[in-house]
Amino acid sequence: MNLKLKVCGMREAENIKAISGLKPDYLGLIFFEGSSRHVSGEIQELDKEIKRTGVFVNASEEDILEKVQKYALSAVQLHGEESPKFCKDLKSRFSEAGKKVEIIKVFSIKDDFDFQKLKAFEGIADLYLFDTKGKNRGGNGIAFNWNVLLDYPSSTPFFLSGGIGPEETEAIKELYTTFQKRQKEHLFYGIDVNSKFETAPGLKDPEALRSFKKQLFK
Ligand SMILES: O=C(O)c1ccccc1N[C@@H]1O[C@H](COP(=O)(O)O)[C@@H](O)[C@H]1O
Repeated sequence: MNLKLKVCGMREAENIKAISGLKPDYLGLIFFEGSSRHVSGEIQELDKEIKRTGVFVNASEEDILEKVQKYALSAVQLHGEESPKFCKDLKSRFSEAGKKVEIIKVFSIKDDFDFQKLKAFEGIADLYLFDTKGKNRGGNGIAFNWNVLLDYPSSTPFFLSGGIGPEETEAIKELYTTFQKRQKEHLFYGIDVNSKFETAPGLKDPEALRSFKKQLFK
């Protein structure tokens, strides 16, 4: 399957080294202070192929720009109520600063989802990420009903996220096959994993991820 892998919520040097060895496409650093996976210190250099992704919740433009510079971010995941205007202005700021930074806009899903909400972000966000609405801003470890994606109406590719763990491989394959049958697999961009691969907040299990990657990714 032609899917990207994003491993989110990393912060410990040794663990980052082990997970980087698996060559995920994206590695997420959470800059939201309310998270048990919050990053504040230095993060070592990564393989240039791995896109460092900063996760923000309603942060200011200045804060995001500062983190993009300090942590050499290639992508930002906006996990709050950031408006289309905010995303557009941020995109302009990146371009003025000569930076190529992907904008991943998150939508949290509970039971159902009104895809009309995406319209205002089309052509602004590079990617969407669908997570489960829960008691925390993210990292709830609960999957939403993926059937809401079956008639995905947008032309912006998305990451599937929210409570994805080792047990979800068959269901992911099934969803991918459905997208393939509808010739829409290019829109199913990737899988984002976090708490279901942890041994403690911020610490991922390299062996579990190795096996997951082997089953699902090229
Ligand atoms: O993980 C967190 O603590 C977190 C806090 C604030 C915003 C986002 C956060 N994590 C993101 O949540 C999703 C789903 O995680 P899970 O698989 O349900 O644990 C993922 O995109 C993380 O980037």
